[in-house]
Amino acid sequence: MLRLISATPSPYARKVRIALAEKRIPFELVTEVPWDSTTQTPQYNPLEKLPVLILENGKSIYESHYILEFIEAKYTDVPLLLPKNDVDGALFAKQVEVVADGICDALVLLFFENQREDGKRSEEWMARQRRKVDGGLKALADWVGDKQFFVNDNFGLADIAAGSVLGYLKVRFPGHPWRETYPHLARYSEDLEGRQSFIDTMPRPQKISDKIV
Ligand SMILES: N[C@@H](CCC(=O)N[C@@H](CS(=O)(=O)O)C(=O)NCC(=O)O)C(=O)O
Repeated sequence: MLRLISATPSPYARKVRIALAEKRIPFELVTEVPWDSTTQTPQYNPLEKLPVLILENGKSIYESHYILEFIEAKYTDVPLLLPKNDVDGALFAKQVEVVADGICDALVLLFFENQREDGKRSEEWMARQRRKVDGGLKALADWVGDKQFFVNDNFGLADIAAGSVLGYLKVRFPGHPWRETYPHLARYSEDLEGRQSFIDTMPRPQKISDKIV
């Protein structure tokens, strides 16, 4: 059986968990803290990051966007890039994933910069990351408008990526005003959180034991 190394708050791992659930692919969930010395990630990923998808033959697949590409190519029953002949739609969905993942990257950098001791946090660095988050959210809001899904009125890759980062914001940055700023995006996110694959993968904080920064 497939095994997925995941972490409870991870928006990247949530993308993969949602895709596997939507495609009804059975897998074993292995939950851990990638920031602690106990992590398994170095055994499977030279970049020492999760998510990691471990195949039945022991091969490991990593980087969430690549894992989703792998799953989409190998498990074609429930396509997440719809409709199959819409190249521009598929490319746009991947662009939405680029922006969603980029917002996640900036949020992770912000989260750990905030963990630095007083006097050691760089305000310039945090302002730079906040700009990326805000610029990315504006792009997502502009693109989704008042639609239910990003591409062709079908749930797919773009919604998995955008839904995951919006869910991560709620858990890690509950004070961020994105829902007031973008009410359509807030409604879009609430609608997605009603899907069973989202309900079953709600992010939760994790306790990090090791000193990271
Ligand atoms: N680009 C990667 C990012 C994955 C990532 O940063 N994962 C974090 C965990 S989480 O932020 O998603 O919770 C990690 O393993 N970090 C450990 C490390 O960077 O050493 C992806 O899309 O999979």
